[in-house]
Amino acid sequence: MNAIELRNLTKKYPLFSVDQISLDVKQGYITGLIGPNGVGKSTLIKMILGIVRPDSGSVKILGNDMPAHEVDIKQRIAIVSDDCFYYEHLTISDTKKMIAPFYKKWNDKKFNNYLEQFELSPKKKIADLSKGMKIKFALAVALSHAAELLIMDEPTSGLDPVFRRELLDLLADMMQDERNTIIFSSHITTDLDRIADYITFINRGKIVFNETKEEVMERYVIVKGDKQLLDSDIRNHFIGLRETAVSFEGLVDDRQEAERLFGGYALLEKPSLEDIMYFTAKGGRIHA
Ligand SMILES: Nc1ncnc2c1ncn2[C@@H]1O[C@H](COP(=O)(O)OP(=O)(O)OP(=O)(O)O)[C@@H](O)[C@H]1O
Repeated sequence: MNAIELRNLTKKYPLFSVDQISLDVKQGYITGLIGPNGVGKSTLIKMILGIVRPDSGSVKILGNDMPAHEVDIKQRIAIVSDDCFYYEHLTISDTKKMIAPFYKKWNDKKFNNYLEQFELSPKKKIADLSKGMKIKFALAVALSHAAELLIMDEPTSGLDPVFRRELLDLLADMMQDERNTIIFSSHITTDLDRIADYITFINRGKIVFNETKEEVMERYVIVKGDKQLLDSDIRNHFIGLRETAVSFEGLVDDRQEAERLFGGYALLEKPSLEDIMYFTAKGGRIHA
């Protein structure tokens, strides 16, 4: 079962487009959405949530079509982002009073416990919250209405390392219920290395891959060696290459092919998600 199904989702801005994206986000897992700056991650998330209207294509969330079933869907999902969707002049406490009645499964006791745990004063105005505090507040709201699908846009970027770890633990807790799903966009790929089951890589408005983290790690390989090994034929096998006067380092998306080409003559290493993102952005090739 898929928590989110996107079909041919397209949005054209004057200088950028998200182009015909089709994507299944598996229910019961954490999916990490990665990609360099400005490749369309937020646009994609905003289209999923109905904040940005797609030019064409369809969005299904928890089995229901958006935007036709938006009100029902919004009961069951939560968004965590530092893009604040609340009234800046209200306090946390007033904001809670305004939003809680909307949710059928709202749990006030849980909400107050999270405020305490996250050290958020109910008297603080939304406008006075730091980026990290906004994330914490959005997370307290998300966890207090029993959301089955948590959509997080760059949730860790404004957070200190201590709370980042705490957040990852909270997410792991939420995943104890196997119906729950999280989609999590981040530049901080080490966070995703730690908790994501699936990785969706988006580059220049297109999906590069959507696979389990294990599949990604098995397929891709970093090759390091002497520059003399490179000729134009060999270069074509690389998604991205970094060269010095004497050596090279590059990413190949077929480990067996790399072993056949370089076996014994170059060093083959397991890449990190950051390596995959870096070389893909550098190489600019779409490799499926
Ligand atoms: N309302 C808009 N009008 C015109 N262009 C837009 C609009 N919103 C976003 N864009 C453009 O779309 C592109 C993708 O932006 P988006 O915010 O989706 O990227 P992103 O992958 O989330 O980036 P980042 O990681 O830096 O947050 C950018 O070039 C941005 O300038």
